Amino acid sequence: MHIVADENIPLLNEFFADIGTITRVPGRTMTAADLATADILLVRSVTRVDEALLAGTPVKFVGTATIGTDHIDLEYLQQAGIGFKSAPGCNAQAVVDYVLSALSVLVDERGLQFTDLSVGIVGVGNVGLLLRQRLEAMKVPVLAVDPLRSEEETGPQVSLDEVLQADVVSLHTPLTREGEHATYHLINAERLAQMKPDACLINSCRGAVVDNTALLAHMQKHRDFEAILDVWENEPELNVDLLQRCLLATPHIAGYSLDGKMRGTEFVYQGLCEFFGLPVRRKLAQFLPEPGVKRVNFSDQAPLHQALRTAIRAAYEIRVDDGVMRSAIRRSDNLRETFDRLRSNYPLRRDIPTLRVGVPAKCQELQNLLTSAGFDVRLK
Ligand SMILES: NC(=O)c1ccc[n+]([C@@H]2O[C@H](COP(=O)([O-])OP(=O)(O)OC[C@H]3O[C@@H](n4cnc5c(N)ncnc54)[C@H](O)[C@@H]3O)[C@@H](O)[C@H]2O)c1
Ligand SMILES: O=C(O)[C@H](O)[C@H](O)COP(=O)(O)O
Repeated sequence: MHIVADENIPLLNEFFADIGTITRVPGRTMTAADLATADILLVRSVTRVDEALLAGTPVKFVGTATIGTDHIDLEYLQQAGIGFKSAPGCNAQAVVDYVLSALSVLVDERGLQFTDLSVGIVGVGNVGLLLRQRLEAMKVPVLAVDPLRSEEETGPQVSLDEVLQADVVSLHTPLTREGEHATYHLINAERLAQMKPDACLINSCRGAVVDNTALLAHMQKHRDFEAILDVWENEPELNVDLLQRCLLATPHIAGYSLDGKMRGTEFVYQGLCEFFGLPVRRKLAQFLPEPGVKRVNFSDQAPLHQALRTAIRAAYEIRVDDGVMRSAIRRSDNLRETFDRLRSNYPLRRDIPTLRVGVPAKCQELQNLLTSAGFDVRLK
């Protein structure tokens, strides 16, 4: 079989070499001509997969190694009888790590503890639910809404209006443009006006869930309002004025842990094997580096919440990604290229549960706190 794949999908050879011949192409600029002899198409989020790309090609199966599917015309695939697999939940842990690191910067900046802030979660699916579990285990008050899921699945819910009253509002919905609960511009000028004047909005789902023009206008008016953005309307373009107003800004890398990216490839491989009736011969564990890549050790003197912030930012330091992005954008004469280059050259990062933390055996409270944030705690 002939497999055409986005060149930024990791472990292509490891998972797919014995299934077919692999041709790697840049995902952003892929065209129907690239698929003239393709049986299988493997993409990430930057390729629009629709009739214009697929009609007249021999493609029988499409896999996207991502959580989001808004770049795929699912209705067309179904009508055309083309098999499909995405990677639900593959990088949920990485996005949660991103939000925890963002919150740790926010509490430092405001001289607070995690437990001083209430966090509103919009969308309680794989990411939102894991975030809720981590925050509640850390004793952070959570307000959540997800009109498409029951409270049995999500835990207690309140209305969106109530969620918008939280100190921090973190968005975890897909981007949808139709239906009663469409999320396109879910956060618009009216909803921003409902939020506290010194609230913080975190968007790590899809850029267009927030009206970026309205957000910039809101922040120009309310100087204490803060935003932490990983995703932008019209990526790979972005509004540089908005970036400059953000507390933290990153180039759509919240889900970019090594674990999350590789897991995305594995999920697609499993779906492809099922579709073509092939045996599943490869497992991610064969290719992932050993856990315990970093170690943080705490003495019994470490103040609890400071220790937690240190551990989170040892696992993932969002300020580094923010600094790299700001300086690259400042020097850039081509924003689109710069944005994509930051993403394809993204450095290795591991999920929090792969980080071993040494804690003195007598510090029960610290052990509990670090475990609640997802760390692999070892007593010493
Ligand atoms: N920045 C990144 O790197 C990154 C990484 C992973 C995922 N994402 C994005 O985050 C989104 C969420 O990921 P997930 O794994 O949790 O997806 P998911 O499908 O598991 O959960 C999304 C949840 O949002 C809910 N929802 C839909 N419309 C809503 C609305 N109007 N109001 C409130 N809730 C609504 C759904 O019912 C669902 O429970 C993905 O669709 C993807 O676009 C971004
Ligand atoms: O939907 C997802 O899984 C994420 O947004 C993913 O991290 C996007 O990464 P990309 O496919 O653009 O490399």
